[in-house]
Amino acid sequence: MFVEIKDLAFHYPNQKDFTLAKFFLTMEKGEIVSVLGASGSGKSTLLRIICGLEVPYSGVIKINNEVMSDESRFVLPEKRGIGMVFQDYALFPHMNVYDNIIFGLKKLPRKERKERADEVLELINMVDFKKRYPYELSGGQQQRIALARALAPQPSLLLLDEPFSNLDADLQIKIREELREIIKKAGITSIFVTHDREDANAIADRILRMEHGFAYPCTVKI
Ligand SMILES: Nc1ncnc2c1ncn2[C@@H]1O[C@H](COP(=O)(O)OP(=O)(O)OP(=O)(O)O)[C@@H](O)[C@H]1O
Repeated sequence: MFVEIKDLAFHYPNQKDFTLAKFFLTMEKGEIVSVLGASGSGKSTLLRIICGLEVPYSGVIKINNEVMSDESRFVLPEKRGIGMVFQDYALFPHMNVYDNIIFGLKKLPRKERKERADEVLELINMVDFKKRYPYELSGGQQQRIALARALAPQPSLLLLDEPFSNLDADLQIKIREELREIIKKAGITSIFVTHDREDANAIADRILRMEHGFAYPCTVKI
């Protein structure tokens, strides 16, 4: 298994109840899993734990057979090789598209940086937009650039936190299909959290339903 999350539990210090309890998830390489749950069910918390921004109370997280977190080991977020796409895209407003994309590629030599940026721009079909600033792009285009920026360093795992919440309904439908196509083409294992079952159905290979910190597998798409 490429991703193995076992018996994960977490609670915020100022909360009485556990936000996550006995969370299990295994994923094959290249699989897209959607975690579907109502507001407050713990979806964003789960992603924050997986990428190392929160320390779990207990449980094991392994990616590609490497322990990221267990009772004796905790790998720092920047060492986990995980890409994130947030609700608000979080593009740097003072940088053009190209600079936004190469931001995470500073360790590469200049030539390779440029090649990789061109490659991901090609993947999202936006080669002609590299000189534009985020304010010169539509919501859907910004969303694709955020995705390209997350994919550029070739993460082992991609986490997407409700990336459509700022898009209008028509655009949301179009982007859903595009997003699945881009992620599948890139072959990146991805976890996508959402409260919208249509989003989950359209994008994921498999859906987990999250309720009060517990996750239930759905055997069929819903
Ligand atoms: N920093 C924090 N400190 C304490 N409690 C928190 C903190 N962040 C979130 N919570 C609580 O943990 C629970 C889960 O929050 P989380 O943001 O993970 O839910 P979510 O499913 O992502 O919700 P949404 O869809 O609204 O973003 C909520 O009850 C929330 O109030």
